[in-house]
Amino acid sequence: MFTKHNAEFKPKIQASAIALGSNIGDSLTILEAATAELAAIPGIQIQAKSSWYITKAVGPPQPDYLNGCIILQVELDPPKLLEVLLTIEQKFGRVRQERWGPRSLDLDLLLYDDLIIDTPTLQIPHPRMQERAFVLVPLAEIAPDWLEPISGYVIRELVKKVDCSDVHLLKGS
Ligand SMILES: Nc1ncnc2c1ncn2[C@@H]1O[C@H](COP(=O)(O)OP(=O)(O)OP(=O)(O)O)[C@@H](O)[C@H]1O
Ligand SMILES: Nc1nc2c(c(=O)[nH]1)N=C(CO)CN2
Repeated sequence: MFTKHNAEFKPKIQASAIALGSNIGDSLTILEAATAELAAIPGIQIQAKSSWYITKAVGPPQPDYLNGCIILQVELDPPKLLEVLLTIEQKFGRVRQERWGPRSLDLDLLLYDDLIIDTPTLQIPHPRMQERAFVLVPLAEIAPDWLEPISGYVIRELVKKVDCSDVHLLKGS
């Protein structure tokens, strides 16, 4: 049997965009701590971090959210990265209740390089990112030229198509 002894496996490093949101508890502390948790995971580096934005909740009536986005350099494949995000959500007390209901931490995998993935448990690009000002405003701050591969538009073009009046910069963030 042929065995390769000298081949060092070097996983490819890819860029991935993540959306963060919180509207229960001390949201600023939760979002900063979740970002630090991600940065501490082997195979993940934070390349860019947006400001935080106070945003009116989309969905059932509930308190305003704090939202932001980060760009990661990852050596993990998309399912593994999603698993990491779900584990961190649980660590910060996320309890899944009603759809689009309030939560202490929501982490969405928005983009992974230029990949399109459509499986029952993972869709990339995130299927609702194009319509969400609370995602597009922070993402446009750090990745205006990233092409959303389904629409064929870059983020700075997508953000112009949505109403951003309910998204306000958290001063000092
Ligand atoms: N790109 C993605 N990012 C995060 N979760 C995803 C993605 N694609 C599919 N999922 C699935 O969605 C589930 C998360 O659903 P969740 O309860 O967070 O939805 P939501 O935040 O209420 O709504 P929305 O998806 O519209 O933000 C995960 O368990 C995961 O399997
Ligand atoms: N403004 C805002 N609204 C939301 C958000 C969010 O992060 N920000 N997340 C939701 C669940 O995915 C539902 N509604």
